[in-house]
This record gives sequence, structure tokens and C-alpha cells, in this order.
Amino acid sequence: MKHKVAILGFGGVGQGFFNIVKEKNNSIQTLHDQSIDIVSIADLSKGSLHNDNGLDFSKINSSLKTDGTLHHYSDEPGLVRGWDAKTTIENSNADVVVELTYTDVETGQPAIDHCKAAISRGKHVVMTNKGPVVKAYQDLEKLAKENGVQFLFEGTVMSGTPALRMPLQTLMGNDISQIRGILNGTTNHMLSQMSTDISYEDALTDAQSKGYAEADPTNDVEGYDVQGKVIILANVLLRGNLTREDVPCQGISDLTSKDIQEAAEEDKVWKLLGVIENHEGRVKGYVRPEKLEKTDPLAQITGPTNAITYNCDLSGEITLVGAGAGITETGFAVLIDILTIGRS
Ligand SMILES: NC(=O)C1=CN([C@@H]2O[C@H](COP(=O)(O)OP(=O)(O)OC[C@H]3O[C@@H](n4cnc5c(N)ncnc54)[C@H](OP(=O)(O)O)[C@@H]3O)[C@@H](O)[C@H]2O)C=CC1
Ligand SMILES: N[C@@H](CC=O)C(=O)O
Repeated sequence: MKHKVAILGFGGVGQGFFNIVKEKNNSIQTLHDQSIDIVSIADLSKGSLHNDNGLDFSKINSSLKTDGTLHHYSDEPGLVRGWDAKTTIENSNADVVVELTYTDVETGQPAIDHCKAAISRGKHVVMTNKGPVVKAYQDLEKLAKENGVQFLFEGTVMSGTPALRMPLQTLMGNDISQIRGILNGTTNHMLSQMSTDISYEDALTDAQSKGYAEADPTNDVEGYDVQGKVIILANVLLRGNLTREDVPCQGISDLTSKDIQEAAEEDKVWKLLGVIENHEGRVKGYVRPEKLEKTDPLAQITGPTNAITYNCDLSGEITLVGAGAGITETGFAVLIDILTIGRS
């Protein structure tokens, strides 16, 4: 099976996904009988390219190497430049639209419109952008069903670690009464760095330089990113109907290096937690920093690594530990969603 893919947003994750396809397309074809043609890329400032016959990976690579944009991609028959995201969805021959633009958890836009336009045209949507899942999960899921396409978003929670697919598929039949986790790579990395005397500002700059942080890192440090993930987990796994107003949210911006040192002296460690409680179908969630005993399994999780514990009635506590952010890890989440479409 050959997937024709359009990428909207060619920042860290877009390029992480592109590099994976460039390196692994042949082995994926051999092992899984699927391959990926990138036919369109649309980005605000890096430029936009489309070719019905597929774009040339080596030409994309060399243009990126020149100055980080697509402007140096050389001409070829069938090449179209300059389509914006909307035109790409309308005109591209892609059967999968990959939505990797900025997350806006307040409005979900413009990504909700991108999803609706793609799904209404019979295109599958794969995304790591949390906005549309936080704001419009039920509507988009319904629209996807009506149009006979898939709407997949594994990378929205814990990047390439299967925090959604694992419970949906392999914990089926359990009642999950609680989900509790460290769900943001940026802040966990910052808290780990701050415990080694690195300042809050330097720790944030480091997380940004490594591609973990949101375009506006306020979303990370004020907890809004975790709040979005709590809503996604609650609504997708537990059939909740939570909105941002339902989830009290406190981030780490008030925590100082002194607080972290004082906790260490008490053998404790500060962690930013996202928690969802499910009492017989009444689903609630919150986000706040908590001072954990060093013996708590979540206290051991450092750097951009995340962890999530599902409290299940049949299988007991199951904890998943893995990357919470990162461009290759999140690029992998896009790949696994596309391969899942191919399998079904
Ligand atoms: N980085 C990570 O570890 C993870 C990220 N995510 C999510 O994945 C998405 C992508 O993340 P990441 O790649 O790190 O973010 P970046 O900020 O690096 O990239 C986003 C890209 O989208 C482009 N863009 C924004 N709006 C539009 C638009 N309307 N049309 C076309 N292009 C647009 C930007 O253009 P411009 O060239 O102008 O900047 C930028 O290149 C985000 O929603 C993020 O929340 C999810 C999990 C992990
Ligand atoms: N900014 C987020 C990226 C993934 O969702 C994080 O740091 O976890």
C-alpha cells in the first residue's frame, strides 16, 4: 500500500517525521508492505511544495541544509509552490493529511478547520496538534466516521509512547478508575535540571533548544499542555466530556530552586502531575505540582521522560514510561498512525 501524505507545519516534528520516512521507507515497504510518498508540505515561513508524483527527499534535504527552508528545492515537472494549508487540503492528491501546526488549546484553530476540510474530502487525518482533540474530539470523530476515514492522534499525549493506543487496545475490558502521570517533557526536564542548580530560565532555554517546548512555552510551564492531555485522556479513554473549564490547572512557574532544594532535604521531589479520576462514569481531572516521596515511582522519572499509571479493576496498576516529547519520538507517533491506517 502506498500512502500519499500532505504535511501541514514543517517545524521540529514535521522534519522529524520527514527524516524517519527518508531513512526507513524501504524497510517499512519490505516489512509492512506499506510506503509513504510525501506529495505536499505547507509551512507558514519555510515555504510550501506540492507534486502529485511525490516530492524528492534528497532535494528537500538539501534545501533544508541550505537555510532551514524549502525555498531552495529545485524546479521539476509537476512542482507547485506556495499553497497555504487550506489550498493544500483542497488541491492535493494526498489521502492522509498530517496536521503538525502550532497547538492552540484555547480555540483549537486553525487546525480544527484543517481537520474538518480534510475529513470532509475523504482524507484521513493524523495529528500531533492537541488543539482539535481538546476542543472538538467528539465532532471530529463523528465526522470521520461519517466520511469513512480515520482520525488518529497518538502523538498528542506522550509523543511516541503509546499512552492512548496501549490502553485502548490492550487494556480493553478493564474499568480504569484513575490515570495519573507526568505528562509534560519540558517541565519534567526543567525540574530535573533545577535540582542540579540550573536556573529556571536556563532550564527552559535548554528544553526549547532540544525541541520539547511548545511554540509558546507558557503552555508548558503554566500546565495548559498537561491540562489538554488530561482532557484528551479523559474524553478518549474514559468517555468523559471535559473541557478546560472543568480541569483546575496550576503549573510550575511559582516553583523556585529553593523549593526544590528544600524538598530534596526532606527526601522529596516536586513533579507536575496530571490526574484523572473516574467514579462510576463521573470523570474529573486536575493539574498541579505535587511534592512526592522519593520512593514514589513517578519521583524517579527525570528529564523529558514521562510516565503514566492506569489503575485498572482487572489488570491492576499498569505504568507506561517513555519519551514525553522530542522530534523523532513524536515523528514516530505520526508514522505509527499512518501504518495503522494501512493495516486497517
Ligand atoms: N515537539 C514535541 O516534542 C511535540 C509536539 N507536539 C505538537 O506537535 C505540533 C508540532 O510541534 P513542533 O514541530 O515541535 O512545533 P514547531 O513550532 O517546531 O512547528 C510548527 C510549524 O507549523 C508551522 N505552522 C504554524 N501554523 C501554520 C499554518 N497555519 N499553516 C502552515 N504551517 C503552519 C510553523 O511555521 P513557521 O515556519 O512560521 O514557524 C512551524 O514550522 C504542535 O502542535 C505541538 O504541540 C506534540 C507532541 C510532542
Ligand atoms: N511541549 C510538550 C510537547 C509534547 O506534547 C512537552 O514538553 O511535553
